[in-house]
Amino acid sequence: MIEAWGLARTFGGGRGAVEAVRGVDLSVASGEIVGFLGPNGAGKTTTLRMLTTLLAPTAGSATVAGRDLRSDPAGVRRHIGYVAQGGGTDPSVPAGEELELQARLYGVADPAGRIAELARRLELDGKGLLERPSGAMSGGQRRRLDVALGLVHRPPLVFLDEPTTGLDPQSRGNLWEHIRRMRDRDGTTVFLTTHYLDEADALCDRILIIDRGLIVAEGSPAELKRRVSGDVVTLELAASGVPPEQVAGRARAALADHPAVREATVLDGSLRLTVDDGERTLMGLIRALDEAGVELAGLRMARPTLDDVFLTVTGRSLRDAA
Ligand SMILES: Nc1ncnc2c1ncn2[C@@H]1O[C@H](COP(=O)(O)OP(=O)(O)OP(=O)(O)O)[C@@H](O)[C@H]1O
Repeated sequence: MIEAWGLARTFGGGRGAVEAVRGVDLSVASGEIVGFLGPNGAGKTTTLRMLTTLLAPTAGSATVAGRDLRSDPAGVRRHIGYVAQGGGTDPSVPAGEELELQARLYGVADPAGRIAELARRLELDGKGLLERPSGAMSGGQRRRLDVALGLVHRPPLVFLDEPTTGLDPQSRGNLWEHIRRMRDRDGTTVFLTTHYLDEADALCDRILIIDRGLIVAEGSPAELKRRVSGDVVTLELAASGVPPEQVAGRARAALADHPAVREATVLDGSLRLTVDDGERTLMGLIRALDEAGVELAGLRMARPTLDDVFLTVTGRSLRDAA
């Protein structure tokens, strides 16, 4: 449904040039929900805007929904839906009118029938809701209206830019449900950007992680987490009057040669270890630290998360990188 080769975009020129996207190859199959995950400024929106023909690439090429991005942008536009960050509705215009306008714009046959169908599917059929201007709707209702607008012309592929940013947890869960149904019922392919790890984990069949304009990892959530094999142990170190980096350095030196430790990263005065069989190894690690005179203020052990994947691939936390 999407194939891209070396897609790149640089803004400006000379010394002030910003290489927002630096050569992205990607492939999205029909019926997949693919999440494009990365910290703020990683290049997610720029990639999305290129794939939806809103922004011309400075290099590379792509086919989107079977059409060539460069030679047939109008063809691409007819076959995709695009829901921008923050939506694109006029807050003073009734929701039903927005949908009608969109249906006319795309020459949809039986617009009234299509609008009723979408309103039912996206729970916009509550009493008087379609007569209400989007400015007077709740955040969740407004976002569902944005999605309905992107689906009016029955596109086989829909792009959602940060679909749940700003929504409360219940509305987020509800929107995830609608996105899944969209795929399950109509086979719609969904390409969405997010910087929420839980969203990517819960919703996406496959995840592409972008950092500084390059894709640094890809796979299903489970595959990505398997790349960080073992358990993640985070040791919070007691400061005891010594600079935290110094304590962390000492702790790292004490554990670096331990046979069960695969990787040790210092992060905000704590030491993060990837270890084999955490439960068995833990006592030995604590003993080694004790012998090195390192005091602990706390300790956590967890299965790897997508943030651990990001940290392993880039050496930074997804949250800190933002
Ligand atoms: N029109 C523009 N002119 C100059 N620089 C830009 C422009 N648009 C984006 N950038 C820069 O390109 C980089 C990538 O931005 P982009 O919006 O694609 O990131 P993002 O991953 O979508 O971030 P966010 O999660 O904050 O939306 C950033 O450094 C941004 O400042």
